[in-house]
Amino acid sequence: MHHFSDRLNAAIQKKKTPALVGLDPRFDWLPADIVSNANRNHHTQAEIVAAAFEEFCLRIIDVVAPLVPAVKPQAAFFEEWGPAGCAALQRVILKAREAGLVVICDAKRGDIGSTAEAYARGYLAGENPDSAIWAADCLTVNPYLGSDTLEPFVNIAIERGAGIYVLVRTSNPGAGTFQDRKTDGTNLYECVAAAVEELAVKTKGAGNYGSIGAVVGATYPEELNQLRALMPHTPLLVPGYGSQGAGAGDVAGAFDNQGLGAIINSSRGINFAIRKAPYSEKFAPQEWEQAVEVATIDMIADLANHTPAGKLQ
Ligand SMILES: O=C(O)c1cc(=O)[nH]c(=O)n1[C@@H]1O[C@H](COP(=O)(O)O)[C@@H](O)[C@H]1O
Repeated sequence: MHHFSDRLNAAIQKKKTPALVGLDPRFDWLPADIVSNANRNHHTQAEIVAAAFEEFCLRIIDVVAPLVPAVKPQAAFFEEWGPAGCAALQRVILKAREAGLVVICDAKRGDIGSTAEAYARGYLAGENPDSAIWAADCLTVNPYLGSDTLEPFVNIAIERGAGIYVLVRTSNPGAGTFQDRKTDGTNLYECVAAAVEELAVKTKGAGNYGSIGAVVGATYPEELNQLRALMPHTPLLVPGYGSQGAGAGDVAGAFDNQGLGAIINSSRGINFAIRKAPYSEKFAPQEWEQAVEVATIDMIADLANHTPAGKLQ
């Protein structure tokens, strides 16, 4: 199957959940055995951190691949460590794809059209992992430079069966400073939403959704409900569940009545489940993978019990 949203929806229906696991490694929080393996086998700080991030993410992938449709590696944590970090990210993406997961690379790229085309060619492998160095199915994209800068991403997404998620209304505390600015009674994020919906319609697959999606934070449920209505053909990537304080009730409005149309991300809440109750009480530190597994299963049940995603079960 070539089309991004159709592939993603098939994966969501197969796994019966819209839960998305973010891969956001932080060195200070890594399990002790992973840190000592990396120290034993590498010498420079960058190589040690990169090797530890890779092992950590690959072990998470092994745990969550049978449970969820997709993962979202956060490029920033890897890029911080230069070439060693980037090589680790590249292998993590490939391994996730080999494990049958849809991979959304979270690098929030965006630039003038001709430069954006290079980003699109580099990241958007789409259906065939061999068609781009970064081998991702999908990329997060910043639309601030204007609609023409989205075009190269759209064209390459269509060609390769890839997707993008455009930042529309983000989850952070300062999201409103620019995104809520009004001109002629319309918020900036509503203008972006209208442009994204147009692209979603243009790229619609066999199902209801386009390959061009939107990032909408779970931490602003009112805006999320409004945007679901404004963008009926736009698949949503919804971050903010868990560590940023949003719960299943806050994301219920992101779905259509079949339980499709949105994927809900949790990064720290899954990656570092072992650091917080109830998992820190149930599991010893070295049992962190069991904590990852149970936290993922709990998130899946929470979404199934409190949102239309329950229809997928
Ligand atoms: O594009 C994103 O995924 C994103 C957009 C947004 O509005 N807010 C947001 O938190 N994110 C990302 O989602 C992840 C959130 O992680 P947790 O808060 O740990 O679940 C980080 O990688 C963020 O960069």
